Amino acid sequence: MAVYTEVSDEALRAFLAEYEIGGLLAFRGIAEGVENSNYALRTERGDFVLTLYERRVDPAELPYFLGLMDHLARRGLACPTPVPGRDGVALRELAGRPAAICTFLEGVWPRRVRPEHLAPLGEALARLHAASADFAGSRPNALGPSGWAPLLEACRARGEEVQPGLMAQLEAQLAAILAAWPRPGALPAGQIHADLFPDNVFFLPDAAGRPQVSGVIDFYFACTDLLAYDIAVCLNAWCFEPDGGFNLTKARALMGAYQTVRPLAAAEAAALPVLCRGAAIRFLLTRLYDWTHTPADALVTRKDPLEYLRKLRFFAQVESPGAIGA
Ligand SMILES: Nc1ncnc2c1ncn2[C@@H]1O[C@H](COP(=O)(O)OP(=O)(O)O)[C@@H](O)[C@H]1O
Ligand SMILES: N[C@@H](CCOP(=O)(O)O)C(=O)O
Repeated sequence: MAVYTEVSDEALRAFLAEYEIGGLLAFRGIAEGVENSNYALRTERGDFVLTLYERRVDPAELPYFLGLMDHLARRGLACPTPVPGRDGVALRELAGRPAAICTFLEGVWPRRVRPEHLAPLGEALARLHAASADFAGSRPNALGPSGWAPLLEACRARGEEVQPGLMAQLEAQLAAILAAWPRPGALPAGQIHADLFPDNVFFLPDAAGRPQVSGVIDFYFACTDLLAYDIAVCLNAWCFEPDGGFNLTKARALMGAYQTVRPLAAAEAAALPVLCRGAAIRFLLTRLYDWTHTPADALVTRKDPLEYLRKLRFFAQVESPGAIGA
């Protein structure tokens, strides 16, 4: 479920009169997603997505997110392009919420990740990094290393209910990760997606039936951080099998295709194991926070934090970058 704010037919028609995208033909709420309210719109000029930004998004950060999507789309990356109103402004207000319309992207995200998805993913990620190199905006990563200890504290009261001994394990893991984390300036940084999970990447088959990336969505965790950290997020989110095993073939396909566009510096490859541990604890902690702070009967589906404890343990015993495809 991700329609928190209902929009009436009349309010939507009045809102669309501020744009030059033709009259409304149809609209429906999009059930997928967790953060914001999304509607699919069909107008006389085509298909669009209307997003109403909900309380977890800081309105002051929306110009960064929309500006980054606009920048990337202008450089040829298949990502939602914010559509401005007649006055040139893309970020508006509807039903008491900040709201924006973006272009609709065709394709479907992979419910089951296959090895063939990883090379197109790696290339798209590297192109995202390359295309954002001259983006003027910046946004600190609120869910980066400095945010992990406070998150752990916020989970402490109820974390043990999820698994006895969990908090002590996390404290030890976090201390080791922070001690080994790259020093500021040691690795290339730039704009990163920071949440490039399978449900944020759409694919369509090419003429030979091979999957190609048709769209990258959901830039609402994007921030300015280490580029290789984005790869670490993908290794976590795309390269484990349902039985928990790490798939080195997938990792190599991801890394190989990434490097056809943006070769990794030696220091980035060397840092990848700790970056993967960091990415694992980041998603573990946000999932644990949501698990312990969301009522069990809430409409939002809570994601399993322990999936990321298993991934964290895997990356903690990796001895060389080669073991994870670098
Ligand atoms: N530009 C777009 N084109 C097509 N579908 C989109 C687009 N943006 C969002 N969606 C649809 O909306 C769903 C939720 O979007 P997402 O940005 O992931 O929401 P949330 O940030 O609330 O999790 C996606 O799974 C997709 O189905
Ligand atoms: N990818 C995160 C949750 C963020 O959800 P999204 O729908 O905004 O991508 C996770 O799996 O923990």
